[in-house]
Amino acid sequence: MAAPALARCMARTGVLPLGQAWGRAPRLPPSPLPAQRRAFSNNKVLVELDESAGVATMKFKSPPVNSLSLDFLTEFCISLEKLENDRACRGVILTSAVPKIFSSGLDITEMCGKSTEHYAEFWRAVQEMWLRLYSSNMVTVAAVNGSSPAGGCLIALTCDYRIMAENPKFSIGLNEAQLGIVAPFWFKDTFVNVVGHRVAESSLQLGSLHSAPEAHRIGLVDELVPEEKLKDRATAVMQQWLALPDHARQLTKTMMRKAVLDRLVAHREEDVQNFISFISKESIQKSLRMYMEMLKKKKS
Ligand SMILES: CCCCC/C=C\C/C=C\CCC/C=C/C(=O)SCCNC(=O)CCNC(=O)[C@H](O)C(C)(C)COP(=O)(O)OP(=O)(O)OC[C@H]1O[C@@H](n2cnc3c(N)ncnc32)[C@H](O)[C@@H]1OP(=O)(O)O
Repeated sequence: MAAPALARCMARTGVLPLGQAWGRAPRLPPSPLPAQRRAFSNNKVLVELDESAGVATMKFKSPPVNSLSLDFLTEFCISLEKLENDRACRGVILTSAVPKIFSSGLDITEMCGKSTEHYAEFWRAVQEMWLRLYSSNMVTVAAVNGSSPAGGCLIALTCDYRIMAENPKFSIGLNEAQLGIVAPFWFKDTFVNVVGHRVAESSLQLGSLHSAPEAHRIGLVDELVPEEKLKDRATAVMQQWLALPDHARQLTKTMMRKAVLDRLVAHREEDVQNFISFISKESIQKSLRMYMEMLKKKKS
C-alpha cells in the first residue's frame, strides 16, 4: 500500500493494517540460509538487512534534519513491520544517513496551522511509531550519530540500547518545554524508565538538551564512542544481545515495558483528543510559530 493510502488507513483505524504492534508471538531464529544481504528503501528510510547476522540497519534519510513528518512516520512503521515479520531479522540498528543529525524530532510544520483531522492523523502516526518500536520483539539499538532533540530522543529512548557519537556538538533530550509544549505521558514514562524519576523530572521541566558526555553521565545514553567507531560498536553490541535465546529476552522485555505500553493502548483515543485540544490553542500555535522563526533567524 502506498504511504498516503496507508496514512489514511492509519487515521481511520488508528493502527497500521499490517497486524498488531504489541502482544505478538515470539520470533523464531532464522533458518540457516547462505549469507545474504538485502536492501529496501522508500523515500525517507533506507533498510539494509544482513541475513547471515540476522541484523538490519534502518537509516533515516530525510534531509535536512530527519524531522518526523507524517510521511516519515508512515514509512518508518512500514519498514519496521516488514522487519518484524521477516524471520531472517532478529535485531535492528537505527541510525541516520544525514550528517550531524539523528532526528530533529516531530515535524513542527505538521503541528502548525493544520486541521483537527490532520492533527488526529499525525498524532496517531506518532503513537503508532512508538507502540511498534517499544513493543518490538527484535533487539533495537540506537546508533545516535547526531543531534537528537524531542521526538528524535524519544526514538533513541524507545530502543533497548543507545550508543552515541562523542561529538561535543551533538545534543539529545526531551526539550519540549523550550518550545512551550508538554511531552505527553508516554514520552515521560519512556524517559523515566531509562534515566529514573529525579533526572527525568528536572530534565523535562527545564526542557534540557544534554551534550553527549552529559547524556552519558545521566544514563540517557549507555555508551559514547568516537564517531568513526559507532557502526562497529553498534554491531558488536547487537551480537552480544543476540547471543541470548530470543524467547527469554523477548519475554523479559515485555515484562519490563508492558505497563507503559498498556497505558497508552488503553487511553489512545483520549490521548489523541488531548493532543488536538492542546495543539489547537492559539497560545501554543503562537509559541510554535515563534520557535520556527527563531530557527530560521539563527541561520541568517
Ligand atoms: C497536561 C496537559 C498535557 C497535554 C499534552 C498533550 C499532548 C502533547 C502535545 C504536544 C506534544 C508534542 C511533542 C513534540 C515533540 C517534538 O519532537 S517537537 C520538535 C522539537 N524539535 C526541536 O526542537 C528541534 C529544532 N531544530 C533544531 O534545533 C535544529 O534544526 C537542529 C536539529 C539542531 C539542526 O540544526 P541545523 O543543522 O543548524 O539546521 P537548521 O536549524 O538550519 O534547520 C534546517 C531546516 O530544518 C527546519 N527544521 C528543523 N527542525 C525542524 C522540526 N523539528 N520540524 C520542522 N522543521 C524543522 C529548520 O526550520 C530549517 O528550515 P529552513 O531551511 O529554514 O526552511
